Amino acid sequence: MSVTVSVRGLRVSYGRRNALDELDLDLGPGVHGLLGPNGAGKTTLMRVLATVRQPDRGQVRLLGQPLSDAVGLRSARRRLGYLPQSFGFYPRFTVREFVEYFAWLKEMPAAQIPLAVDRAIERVGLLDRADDRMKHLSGGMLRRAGIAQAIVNDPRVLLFDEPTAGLDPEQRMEFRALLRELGLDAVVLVSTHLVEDVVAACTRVSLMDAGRLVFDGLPAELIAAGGAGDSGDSPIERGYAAVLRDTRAAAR
Ligand SMILES: Nc1ncnc2c1ncn2[C@@H]1O[C@H](COP(=O)(O)OP(=O)(O)OP(=O)(O)O)[C@@H](O)[C@H]1O
Repeated sequence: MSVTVSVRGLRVSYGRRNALDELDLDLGPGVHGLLGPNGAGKTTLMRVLATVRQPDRGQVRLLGQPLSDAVGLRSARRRLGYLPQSFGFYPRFTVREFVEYFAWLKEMPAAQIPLAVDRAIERVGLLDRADDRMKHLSGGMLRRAGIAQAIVNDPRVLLFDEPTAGLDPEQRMEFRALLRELGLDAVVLVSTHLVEDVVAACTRVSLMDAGRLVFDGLPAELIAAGGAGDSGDSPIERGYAAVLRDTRAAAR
């Protein structure tokens, strides 16, 4: 695996609580699922990788450059795509203006922007709503507009924080197909509570608990960790439950 994102000894604290603690992670091209219970630290990790939050300790290298220096930071921001769990927008912007605005923030060459914006909007199935104002979109459509801004610059590293929340089943299937396509040459990290997303779209899966990485492997390996006696309605849910149970038992 060629490593494009490398995290070493990462710690992020809020007051006395460590949201991330001594976290190591390597990611290469492909779709990586990020699972974990509420409060595990998934969003915090995404925010660090998206350069929104500075670590309190540890190193992050993105596409070969450390985020701790100004040159690395600027180059990373141009080659990143980030869909936060919730995002702000000007309600009177149209979908096209919203996506254009992000293309501009990511310092894309002006001549490339119109085509790239239309392509991104088309890839999320919103072309027929491109001239609608953001305030007139449904929740699922807003999320799709959010996905369009994340992919507009053809990023090498894509970070999606719960992208499938609010999407209808058909849109979820289409989004998973888009994930698989994006993962052919980019690093795609997707946090989700929907374990079916992982089975359907991910080449690797990481599981976090209490700020630490407790599993990192193939979806089939997480499935194999579960047994008939574990709680869960699907093989991967049973694997998820088994890994958490074993980790917590070992920590006692
Ligand atoms: N701005 C903040 N101020 C204080 N504590 C925070 C803040 N953001 C996150 N935390 C804490 O950090 C820990 C990790 O939170 P984080 O949002 O990263 O978890 P998560 O895995 O994304 O959870 P969820 O599945 O609920 O989205 C939690 O204990 C949370 O309470």
